[in-house]
Amino acid sequence: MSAVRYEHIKTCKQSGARLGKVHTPHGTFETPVFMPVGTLATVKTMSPEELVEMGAGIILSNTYHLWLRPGHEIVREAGGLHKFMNWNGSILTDSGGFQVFSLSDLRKITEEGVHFRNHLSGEKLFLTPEGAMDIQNALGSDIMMAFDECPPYPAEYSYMRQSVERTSRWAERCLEAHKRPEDQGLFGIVQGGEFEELRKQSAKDLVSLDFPGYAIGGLSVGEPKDVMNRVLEFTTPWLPEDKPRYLMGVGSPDSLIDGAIRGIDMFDCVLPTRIARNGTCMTSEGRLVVRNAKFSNDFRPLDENCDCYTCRNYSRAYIRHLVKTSETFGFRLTTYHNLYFLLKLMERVRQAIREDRLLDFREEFFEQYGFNKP
Ligand SMILES: Nc1cc(N)c2c(=O)[nH][nH]c(=O)c2c1
Ligand SMILES: [Zn+2]
Repeated sequence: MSAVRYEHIKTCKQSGARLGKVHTPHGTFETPVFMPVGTLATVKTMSPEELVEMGAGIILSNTYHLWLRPGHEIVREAGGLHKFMNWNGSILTDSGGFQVFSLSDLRKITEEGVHFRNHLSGEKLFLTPEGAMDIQNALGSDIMMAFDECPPYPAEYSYMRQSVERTSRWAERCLEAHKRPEDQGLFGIVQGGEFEELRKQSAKDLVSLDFPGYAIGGLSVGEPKDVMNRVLEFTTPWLPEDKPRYLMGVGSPDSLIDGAIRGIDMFDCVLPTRIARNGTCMTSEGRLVVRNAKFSNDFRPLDENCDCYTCRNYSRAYIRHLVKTSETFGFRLTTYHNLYFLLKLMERVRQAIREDRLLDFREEFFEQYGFNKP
């Protein structure tokens, strides 16, 4: 019996999007869902109480980063990540593969694992599927990700085929090394780039191993949005309908809606928290760069259609002042608003699915946000 179970509630008659619930040892969250990213065991500048207040049910932490600092054995000794960071909701940890491929240079991929350098110290490191599982076991996340290779975009077909076959073999090794399936769910990661045959092969390989959930990796790595949408369209049909589908690294409003329409249930991205720290906010009428001089005496809230703590209590002028003077409280206010915006967007997406009108909602949202503007 897996620790993670998907409950399908309904499929939107207009779009094919799914409404569901994911049950984990630390609670249940509705899908489609956006997961705030807490790379180093904190969603930067937010307290766990604020995350609960804004409706977050699951967050993501990075295996690679926690392995390096403070070290997974410290977290194990603390009783796991939930206790260490005082977060009682669900936690997903990624495999570490992505950071190894995106952060480190001088890496060498072998069948056994990946040789690379610590991006902070330059020290030589070696990570294997078994090692990635041991780290996530120590972290005690509710959802673990299998160790995979996320090739760069674009990649040659021949390289991508070899990479997919190795990722499938690594996935098998992860399952064998998985110590506590009754406490932690392990998701496989589908790779294959933009090649339909390789995506199908990767999905079939992983589905034959019967994971409790499946991620679609290798996207949001610089490809155009129409390529992402096309890959989703020919990949999701090869994934079981009774398991969650997680699109890794995606978090702009348009991509969340378009991913949900294509059958995706879970999303994560650093975008809302990262842009908040440079004073950029997502609002119902598009992006607002609050540090711009034009907001210096604009006493309206960031978003007049938002009822978050930031928008109920502070003005653009005040937040601009804080951001311009690098006051931490300013970044807390922009982060709170951006996360609230995306979490509320996913609530509206779920409601549109309930009402069988997600395509209509897409049109309305895109129009107001300005995505349709030439
Ligand atoms: N955009 C992406 C973000 C990610 N965190 C990952 C990942 O962790 N593994 N594999 C992936 O392909 C991947 C893609
Ligand atoms: Zn707000």
